[in-house]
Amino acid sequence: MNEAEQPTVSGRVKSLFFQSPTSFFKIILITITKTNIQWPDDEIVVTGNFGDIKEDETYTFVGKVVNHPKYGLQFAADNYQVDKPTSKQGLVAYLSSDRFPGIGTITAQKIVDALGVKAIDKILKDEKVLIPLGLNAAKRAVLVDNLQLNLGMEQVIIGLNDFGFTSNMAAKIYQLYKTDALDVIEENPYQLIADIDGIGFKRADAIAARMHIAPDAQIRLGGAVLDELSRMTDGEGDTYVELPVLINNAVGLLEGARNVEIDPNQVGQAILTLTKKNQLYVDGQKVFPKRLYDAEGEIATRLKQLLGDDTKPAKHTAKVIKQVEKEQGIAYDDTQREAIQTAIEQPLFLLTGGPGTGKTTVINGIVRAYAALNDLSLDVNSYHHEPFPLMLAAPTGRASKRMMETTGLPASTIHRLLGLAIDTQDYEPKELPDGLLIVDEMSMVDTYLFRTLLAALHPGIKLILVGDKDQLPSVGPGQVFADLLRSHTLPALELTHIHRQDADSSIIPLAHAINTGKLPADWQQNRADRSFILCPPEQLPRVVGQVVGRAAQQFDPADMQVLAPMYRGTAGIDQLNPLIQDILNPKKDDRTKEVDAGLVHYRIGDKVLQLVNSPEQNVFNGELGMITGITMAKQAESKTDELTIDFDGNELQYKRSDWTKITLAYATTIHKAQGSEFPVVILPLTLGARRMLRRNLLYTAVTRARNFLILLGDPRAFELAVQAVADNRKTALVARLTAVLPAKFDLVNAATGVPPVDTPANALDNGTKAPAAPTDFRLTPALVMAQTIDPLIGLNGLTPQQLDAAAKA
Ligand SMILES: Nc1ncnc2c1ncn2[C@@H]1O[C@H](COP(=O)(O)OP(=O)(O)OP(=O)(O)O)[C@@H](O)[C@H]1O
Repeated sequence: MNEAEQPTVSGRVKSLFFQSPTSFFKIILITITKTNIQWPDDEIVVTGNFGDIKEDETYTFVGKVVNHPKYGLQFAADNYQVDKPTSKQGLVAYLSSDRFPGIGTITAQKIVDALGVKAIDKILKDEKVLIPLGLNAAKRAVLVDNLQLNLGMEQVIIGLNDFGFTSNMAAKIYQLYKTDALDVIEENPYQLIADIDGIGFKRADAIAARMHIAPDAQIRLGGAVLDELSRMTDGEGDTYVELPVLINNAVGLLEGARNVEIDPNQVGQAILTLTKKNQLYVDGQKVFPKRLYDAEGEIATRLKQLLGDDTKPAKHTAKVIKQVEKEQGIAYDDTQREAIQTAIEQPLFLLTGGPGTGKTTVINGIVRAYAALNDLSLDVNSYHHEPFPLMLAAPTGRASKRMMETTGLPASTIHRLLGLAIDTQDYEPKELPDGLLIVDEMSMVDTYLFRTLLAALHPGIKLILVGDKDQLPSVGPGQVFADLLRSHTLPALELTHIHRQDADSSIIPLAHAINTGKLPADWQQNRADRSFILCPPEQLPRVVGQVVGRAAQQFDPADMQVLAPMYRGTAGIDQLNPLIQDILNPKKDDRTKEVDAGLVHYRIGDKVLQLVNSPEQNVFNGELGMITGITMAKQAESKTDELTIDFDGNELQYKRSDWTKITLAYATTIHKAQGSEFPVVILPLTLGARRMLRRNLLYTAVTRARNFLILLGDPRAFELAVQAVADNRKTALVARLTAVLPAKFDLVNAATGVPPVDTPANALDNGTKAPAAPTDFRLTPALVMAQTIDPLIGLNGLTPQQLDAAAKA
C-alpha cells in the first residue's frame, strides 16, 4: 500500500451482523472484491456508522484495521460510499432489480441507453431527465424515491459526517432537507440554527469557519443576530428585544466564537439586511422576529373584528340567568352574575380569578344560559349532522379533561379543535363553526397558538377566555392573557371572592396570600391539608424519598406529584426521579423487565411525562402516562425495543427513537404541571433554585394541590419566591391592541366595585376564615406523614413523640 493511500476495503455485504436501534452503528460482514490492506481472508468484519447498508450491495470503506479485545482483527470504517454500478450492463441489472418495483429490463435498458453510465447522478440531479423517456409518473416516482433512499441518503449522511455531525444529528438534518442538505449548508451554514433543533450559533459557526466564511461576513453576523433573537423570544418568552441589547449580545456571541473583534455597526447593518429580507421587524428600538410581530398584529386586528361595533344586549339574559341559578341550585355572587351577563351580551369576554373563585361555576353558567337563550340542546347526541355549537377547549390534554369533568360537556385541546398536526407557527388550522367557544387555562396559551386560534374562528363566534392571570405565563413567547387584560380594550372581569369553603382547606388561602406577596404567619405549621418540613438541601432527596414512601401507603402513587423548579441540582428533577422510581416502582429481581435509555431505566408501571406535542397521536406536551408494556427488540416488529404507554386510555407504542419524547414523571417541573391538578403535591424548594424562584412560580405550584400539600426544604427559598415578582415579558400586544381599540373596559365589577386582589387584606378576608390555630389538633394524613420523617430534620423542632402527645392532649 502506498503511504499516502488510506486503507480501503471494497466488497459485497454478505450479512448484517448488528445494527444499533438508536444510532447508525453497524457491524457487517463483507466479501472482499478489492482492498489495499494485507488481509489473508476473502471476508472481513467492518464496523462503523452507516446510513442504510443493504445486504448484497457493494460498498467501499475507508478506515483502519483494529484489534478488538474480544473479536480480534476487524476493519473500523470512518467513511464509506456505495459503489454505484458503472458498466452499462451492471446499471441495467441494478435498475431492474427488486429495489425498483415496476421497472423491468426494458425500461432500465431504455434509461441507460438515453442517459449513459451517469444515469443515476443525472436522475438525482434533475428527475425531469426521465420525462422524455416516456416513463409514467408512478414509475418515475419509484425510481427517484428509491434512488434517493439508496444513494442520496448515504451520500448526504457521509457528507454530513464529514462536517462533524453525529449520526443522530445527520439523520435529523437529512430528514428535513433530504438530498439538498449539503447544498443548504454550503450556501449558508447558519440556516441550520433556524431549522434544526439542537444546532446553535457556535456549531454552525464551526462549520462556517471550515468553509472559510470570514468572521465579519454578513451571513455570519446575520446568523448571530437571528440566534440571539430567537433565544430571547422563542426561548425566554419575549416577543421583541431592545436594539442595543440585541447588538451587544450578538457582538458577544460573534467575538466569543472566533476570538475576533466585531464592529457593532456591522451588526446593525446585518439587522437592516435581515429586515429587508423580512426576517425581522424593527419598530424604533424594538427588534421583533417578523413572525412574532405579525402574530401580535393579527391578534389585535382579529380581536377588533370579533368585538364588532356594539354590544347586543339580550333581552331576557337576567331572567335566564335566574333560571340557570335555580337549575344549578346556586346563588351567584354579583361579579359572577355580571360575568355571565357580559359573556352573553358581548361577542368577546375575558374572565380571570384565583383558585376557588368560581371560574368553572361561571363557565357552566355561561354555557347553560347561552344554550337556553339560543334554544340549543346540551345533549351532544342530538346533533347528528350539524357540529356541536358549544365548544370547550384548553391548551393541554389534562386541562381539557378536567373541563370535560366539571362541565359534563365535550372538551378538547386547542390543537385538536383546530386540527393542528405540527406546530402553530406556520400551520393552517381548519375553520371552526359558528357558536360559542370557551377556552380555559388561557394563561398557558402563547402568541403563536392564540394567533392561530383566532385565525380559525367564525366571524360570528362568541369567544370566552378564562384563566388565572397570576399564574406562570405560557412556555412559548408572549403573555397573551395578562396582556389582553392589561390592555383594557376587551370586556373583562376578575373574580375575587373565594367560594371554596372546605372547612379544613388552608391551601387556597395560602395561595391567595402568596399572590399578595406575603406568606401567612402559620405557613410553616402543620394544618389538616398541608405541612412544612424543614430540611437542608443535602438531605432533601432523602427526605423527599421518605415522604413519598410514607404517602404511598395512603395514596395511589398516580395521585401524588412531586413538583420542583429545575431539572439540575441536589433537589432537581433529574436527581429525584430515579430515587422516587426506586421507591414506588423498584426493580424487584432479575426478572423485572427493564430497558435502558441513557441514564434512565424504564420499567412497567413507571409514570412518564410527554415532552412534545404529538397531535397525530392525540398526546400533548405535559401529559402524564404510564408504561404498561415493554417489548424487547427481538419480539418487536420494528426490531427496536418498544414501550407501550397508556395516556389516560390512549395506548401508544414508543419505539426507541421515540423515547426522546418522554421522561420519568415522578417529579416534574412546575411549568409542566400547569393546567393539571393533583390530589397530593409535594413541593421541595431550596436556595439552589434561587434564579428561578418567583411569586408566580410558587403560586402556580401551590394551586396544583387539590387535597394535600407538603412543602419541604429551606424556608428562605419560599420567602424569597413570594417576594420576587416576576418581570413582565417584553411584548407589544398591549400597544398593538390600544392602537386599534379604545381602552375602556375595567376589570372591576360595576355593582360591587370589588378591587382587584392586590392588597394583602383582601386575600384572607373573602368569607374564608384565616386558618385556625392548632387547638383542635388532630392526626391528619399530612401530619401522619410528616411524623414518620426523621425527627432530627425539622418539624419545627418537635419530635414525633411530642406531636403525638400534642395530638392526644
Ligand atoms: N356563588 C356560589 N355559591 C356557592 N358556592 C359557589 C359559588 N361559586 C362557586 N362556588 C363553589 O366554590 C367552589 C369553587 O368554585 P369553582 O370550582 O367554580 O372555582 P374555580 O375558580 O373554577 O376554581 P379552580 O380554579 O380552583 O378550579 C365550588 O365548589 C363551587 O361549587
